[in-house]
Amino acid sequence: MSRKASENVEYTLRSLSSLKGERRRKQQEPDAASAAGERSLLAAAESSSSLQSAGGGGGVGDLERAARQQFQQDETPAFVYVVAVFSALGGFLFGYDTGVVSGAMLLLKRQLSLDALWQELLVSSTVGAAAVSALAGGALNGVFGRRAAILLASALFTAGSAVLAAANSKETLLAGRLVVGLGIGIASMTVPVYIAEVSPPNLRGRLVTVNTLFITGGQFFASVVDGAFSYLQKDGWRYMLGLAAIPAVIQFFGFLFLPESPRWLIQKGQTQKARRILSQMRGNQTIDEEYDSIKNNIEEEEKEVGSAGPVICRMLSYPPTRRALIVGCGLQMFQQLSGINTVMYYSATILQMSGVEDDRLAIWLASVTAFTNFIFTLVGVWLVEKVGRRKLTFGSLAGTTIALIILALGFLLSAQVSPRITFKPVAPSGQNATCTRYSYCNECMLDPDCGFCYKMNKSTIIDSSCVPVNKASTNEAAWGRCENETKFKTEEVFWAYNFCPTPYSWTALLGLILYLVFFAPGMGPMPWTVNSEIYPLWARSTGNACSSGINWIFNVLVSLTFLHTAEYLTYYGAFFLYAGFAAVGLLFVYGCLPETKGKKLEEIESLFDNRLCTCGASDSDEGRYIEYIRVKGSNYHLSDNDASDVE
Ligand SMILES: O[C@H]1[C@H](O)[C@@H](O)[C@H](O)[C@@H](O)[C@H]1O
Repeated sequence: MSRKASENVEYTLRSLSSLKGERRRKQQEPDAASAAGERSLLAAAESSSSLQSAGGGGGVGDLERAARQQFQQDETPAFVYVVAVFSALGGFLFGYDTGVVSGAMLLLKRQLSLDALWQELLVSSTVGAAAVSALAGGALNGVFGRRAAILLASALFTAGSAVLAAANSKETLLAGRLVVGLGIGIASMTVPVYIAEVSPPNLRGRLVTVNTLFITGGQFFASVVDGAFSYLQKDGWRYMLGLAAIPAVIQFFGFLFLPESPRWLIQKGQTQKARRILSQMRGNQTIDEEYDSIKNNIEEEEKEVGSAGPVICRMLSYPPTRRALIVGCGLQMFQQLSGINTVMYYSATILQMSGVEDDRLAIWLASVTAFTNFIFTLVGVWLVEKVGRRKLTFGSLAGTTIALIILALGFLLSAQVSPRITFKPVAPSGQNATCTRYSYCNECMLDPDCGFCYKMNKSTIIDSSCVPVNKASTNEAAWGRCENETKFKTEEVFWAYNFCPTPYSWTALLGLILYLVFFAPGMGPMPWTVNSEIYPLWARSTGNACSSGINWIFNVLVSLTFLHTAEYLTYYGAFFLYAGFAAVGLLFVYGCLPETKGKKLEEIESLFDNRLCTCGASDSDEGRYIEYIRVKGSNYHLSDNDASDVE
């Protein structure tokens, strides 16, 4: 018998004996409903075992199937879903606040006459603050608990949004953006941990992935709000930035009534409270096994790793957690190095390149991009418990790499057939004349101060010039034929800012669509999901703080360097570079990411017992589902030896 088969038998026998043990115990405290539930399970198990002996061979499978079927019938109480959705509002706010700023900035820069430095500050300050608070959130989570951290994050979101909506100066705006950023950082590291800790193992991946679904939902909603309020030239930005207060207040009040993570409570010795919450979360399933395994695990961990010194030092000196940390941080780093935020940010330009000329339409089409990201994250929610984290991440990153190559090729082809500049207008006196010196559209496009003005004769570009862009609106030139929309019509000219019209633009559009289709189900959510699972309890908040911090740090790095990278390497060079990063990430995922699907959080540590990057070898462990069988019946028993925190 192969090792795997013998392991399955062992699991099955263990489960059967524990079922019988449960029955004996329950018989002493008669409960008609629960006894009926157990009997049906045992009957199913026993009848399938007799079937098995009659049929001979392969019977372990039948027994397992019967038990698994029963397990799947055990209902997860709606409460777990409510808790997950309220927590994921943190994800929604993360997505909304990072997404809404691009639209708000278009209006803000005009109303407050912001220079490039201030625009940059208002966008990046939030992400920078998120990096800092994500790193600090580990200690906060460890000491005060997940619930307190989520409450703090929603309070910060509310306060920050109120400040932004009422701001009258750029300094106040900066303060508001910093406060919101602090909230995002804390929420981004706490929510996945909290959801993972309250979820049953068979639903954990799905529920944590819902948080990323809410992130992309927030980004989509932000793009719609941006589109809608862009018509309100004066003060539209106040609504855009202030609206986030509504979900933030809902989350804050919701969490006043929602419970702390039972795992954190057990770690802090509040065992009675933890049992009560755990039983609330598990409904008709018995919690004894889960409770004991969490408790034993904490005790073992303390023996093995000790509790002296800062957690990060203990994590680094204990090989399994060190390996988990490398995997967790690596995944977050590769997520950002694959360029998701640049691709999303430049989606409007990519769409314009592909022939969408109207500017408003481009804004709305950018919401189509955000919507695609959202819908395909939903595919991830569906796939995560079916194919598992490892295959999903690998497949997604492989597709993302190919899509990036196509995107880069699109830009490359467009650059190669870049239209010549055939008309060089004389700049009015006192106006910048740098733009008029360029000879090809491609050079003109890479200079942020210039745009391309041209006419069309059937499908040929004629009378093309490179002229300075209007500082207040990139939709038009500072002077000349492309100065305003009326002139566009009378002079029959077109204006291209940030892109060059070419027959190959569809390649970039194809790359963009493929990118989102592949990235969103796997590389978008899995780094968050996997990080919420791979650390033992004592290292969980610190591990997630580090990996989320890495995510935000690389987010800032990639967005801040994109324009410079594009200037030195051109657009296609930048996308080829991201494709290169994604390819390295692919090797990393293949070699180092173990499968955590269906495992109890307490079992996952053992996946990192072996040398790093040998995990690809032990791929899936389907048979181990049987480990989680619960017998229907009564649930919460005050255990005699738990006297720690009777309230
Ligand atoms: O997982 C999320 C998500 O996929 C978002 O679309 C992206 O903007 C974030 O940076 C990322 O962390």
